[in-house]
Amino acid sequence: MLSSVVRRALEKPYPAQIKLGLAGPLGLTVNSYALRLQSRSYASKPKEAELNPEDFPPERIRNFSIIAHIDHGKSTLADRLLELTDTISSAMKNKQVLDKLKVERERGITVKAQTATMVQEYKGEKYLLNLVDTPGHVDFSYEVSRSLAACQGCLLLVDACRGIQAQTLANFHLAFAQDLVIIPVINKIDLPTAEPERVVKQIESLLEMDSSSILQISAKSGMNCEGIIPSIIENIPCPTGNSKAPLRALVVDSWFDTYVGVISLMSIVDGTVKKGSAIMSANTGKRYEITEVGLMRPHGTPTTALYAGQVGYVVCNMKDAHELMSGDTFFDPQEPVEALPGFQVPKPMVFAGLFPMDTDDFTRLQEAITKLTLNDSSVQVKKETSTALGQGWRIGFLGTLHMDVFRQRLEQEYGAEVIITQPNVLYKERKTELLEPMVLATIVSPSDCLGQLLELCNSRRGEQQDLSYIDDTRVLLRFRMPMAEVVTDFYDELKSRSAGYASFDYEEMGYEHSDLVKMDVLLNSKPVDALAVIMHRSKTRYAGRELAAKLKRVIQRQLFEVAIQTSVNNKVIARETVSALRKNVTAKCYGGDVTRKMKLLNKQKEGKKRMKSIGSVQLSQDAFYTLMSKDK
Ligand SMILES: Nc1nc2c(ncn2[C@@H]2O[C@H](COP(=O)(O)OP(=O)(O)OP(=O)(O)O)[C@@H](O)[C@H]2O)c(=O)[nH]1
Repeated sequence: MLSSVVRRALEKPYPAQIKLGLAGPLGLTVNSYALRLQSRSYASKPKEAELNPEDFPPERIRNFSIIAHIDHGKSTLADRLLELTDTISSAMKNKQVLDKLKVERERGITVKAQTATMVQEYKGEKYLLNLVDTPGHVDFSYEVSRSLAACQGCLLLVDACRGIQAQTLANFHLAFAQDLVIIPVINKIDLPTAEPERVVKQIESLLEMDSSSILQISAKSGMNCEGIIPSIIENIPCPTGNSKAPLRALVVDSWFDTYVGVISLMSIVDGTVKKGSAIMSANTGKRYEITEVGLMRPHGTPTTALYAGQVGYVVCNMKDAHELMSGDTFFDPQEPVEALPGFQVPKPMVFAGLFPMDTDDFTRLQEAITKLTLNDSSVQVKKETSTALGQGWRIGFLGTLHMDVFRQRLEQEYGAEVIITQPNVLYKERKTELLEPMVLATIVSPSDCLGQLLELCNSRRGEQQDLSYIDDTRVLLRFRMPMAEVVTDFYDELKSRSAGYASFDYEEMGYEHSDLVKMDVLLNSKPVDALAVIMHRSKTRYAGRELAAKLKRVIQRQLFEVAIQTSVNNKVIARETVSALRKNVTAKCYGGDVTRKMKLLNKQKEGKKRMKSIGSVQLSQDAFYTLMSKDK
């Protein structure tokens, strides 16, 4: 059966795996990362040996996903389903089994899609139910579409208090476009502020769905959750594959294990995969021998084979992570087939410079970034040198939350101290004109803050496309606006102007000519390239003053005067001065207390290590963070 090395890799409770992707230099040996397989420490139903995928022909398989706006309860419902089907023990109740990254648990958001296979008896027959948990935030919609490609249906979860939100609509359209059967589920009906009847009406009018198919549940208390699995079995079609046909397996996701190499999650569209048989990648033409296959229960559990319609993991002696990409098709080398359509590679939308706090840490940080990008294929990395900050990278992210999560993971999982510069978008140059990326922003909000939101969108150079009422208290807005206006602090502003109630989503809408200029920042007449920003001409006066004032607040006084200037086309817009300070940390240590003097000097030296010299001016890491954030 299972080799001891493979068994160790699949049973090791924490952490030995790295999820892999396309970006970044690959083929590395990686040894510290926690992902889905860490959940193998959870107790599962002690009858695994009895589970034989051969017993589940396509008609007794359901592949489904849960989609929703952020925080509407997907992960909680996923856990409840795992419990209802005895896939995990009730001791794990409310432990958010499928949210496994530290950042996910801390922030209470799902960043990576996770998968679990459950078995449930219904009307005397056993069904194999494959659940894919998906992230809800706009920055991670790439993970949502990937997950949906392995499904025939989904549960669309809507919070009974908040109703339909911007990502409910975005995710609904993703599922609809992929022809999936959508089961609407209203969650959190246990809350005193729940208004399920209002949400039923929204679902009817906005999504044009029949109210008789709507389930009303509390994923937290478990109320009415027992009706979900029968509804999945009754309403979601089974996959249509044929186990006897030539193999066609779609790679849905993949991750790296130090012991066994690449592990891929595959949706077996047709045919069968078995230990010992050969498979070939349509993308690289390379051939491999399968050493193990199995199901995620939710930990990796080996099986004898995987058959058409099933979703499971495959280990095949692939040692170089470069060789696999999500969306690739695997087939039997004896029976070549046409590749499946695959997925679109996600395009980074937001770019920022990333530099080590201490230049000696460059190599260590390079390694950390490589490992992290293996786990996140949507990050784009290019080397960049800044005269102010030294050697570093320009990193492309799907959005600012994605950027924040990346930085947090670098710090938490690799102990890296970094400086990330102000995020910006990718401008294009055509002849002498600059073009900027545009988006179509969708906002759902209570109608009493409509005025405030219209003002916000107009101040961000937005152009109104649509304004309609979802019901008597909620409004839907659509604005075309520059992406650059969205990536800064638009989301925070939206939340604060709507007391947290407005939700927001956006999609790309091409490029447009714009009157853009570069605003430089000078410290004692030296330009700080890392702080220079491209912006619309109409914004420079205010932004120049604000940035100079902010810099004045964060630059600690030095032994000489520091002049801060912001300028456009060599014309100064704003100037601030930080006056000089003569600092002697040991001045108060009269007499011969050498140890105390040394202690203070060492403390000062330690503090200096955390400072970045820009010309003769020193900036602390906090100063950079403060510059990036608003209102500090
Ligand atoms: N009262 C109540 N709270 C719930 C219910 N379902 C989920 N919650 C709570 O709502 C919050 C968000 O739940 P999650 O399951 O993390 O939501 P999610 O949709 O997975 O969030 P993302 O993965 O970040 O998109 C948590 O605090 C849950 O405890 C419910 O039925 N009733």
